[in-house]
Amino acid sequence: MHSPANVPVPLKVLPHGKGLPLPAYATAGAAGMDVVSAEDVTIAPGARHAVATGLAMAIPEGFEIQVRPRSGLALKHAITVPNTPGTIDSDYRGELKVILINHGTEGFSIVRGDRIAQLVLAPVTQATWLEVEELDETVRGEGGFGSTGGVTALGN
Ligand SMILES: O=c1ccn([C@H]2C[C@H](O)[C@@H](COP(=O)(O)OP(=O)(O)OP(=O)(O)O)O2)c(=O)[nH]1
Ligand SMILES: [Mg+2]
Repeated sequence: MHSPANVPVPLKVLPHGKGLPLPAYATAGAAGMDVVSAEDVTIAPGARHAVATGLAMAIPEGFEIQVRPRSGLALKHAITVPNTPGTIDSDYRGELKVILINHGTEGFSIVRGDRIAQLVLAPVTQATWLEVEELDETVRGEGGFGSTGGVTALGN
């Protein structure tokens, strides 16, 4: 069941690599679509690589796609997305690439068709700037960067 705010949004995509599946939700409630590699590549320890996906798309205006790591790859192989969440703009028509970095101590081999990351479609609201003479007062004020205390629960 989809709530009115959760109607699937169609994404236009060019035909891509033969035999490669489109990014897909692994389960009914998945937030991200698993995206597969279009290439065979080994990422050396400490190295990073922009992995080809073969995907070129047109995201509707008012949305973006976020490229996020898969937690299993992060936990088991120390493979993550250094620019997470990667931003795919609605006006981008090039090939979506997944930047991966290997924080592990062994080379990590990817085979064409392996699920390397996940794509989350998200709404985007653009901002405009309004210059003012002063800002409204708040309890926080200019406090930040730990100003509310350390790791102990509030009220302790
Ligand atoms: O993980 C990513 C991140 C970006 N892109 C593509 C789509 C995105 O629309 C474009 C630009 O991304 P971004 O704005 O993050 O990169 P930039 O370094 O600011 O480049 P640009 O000057 O092209 O905006 O690159 C990817 O394919 N994968
Ligand atoms: Mg940019």
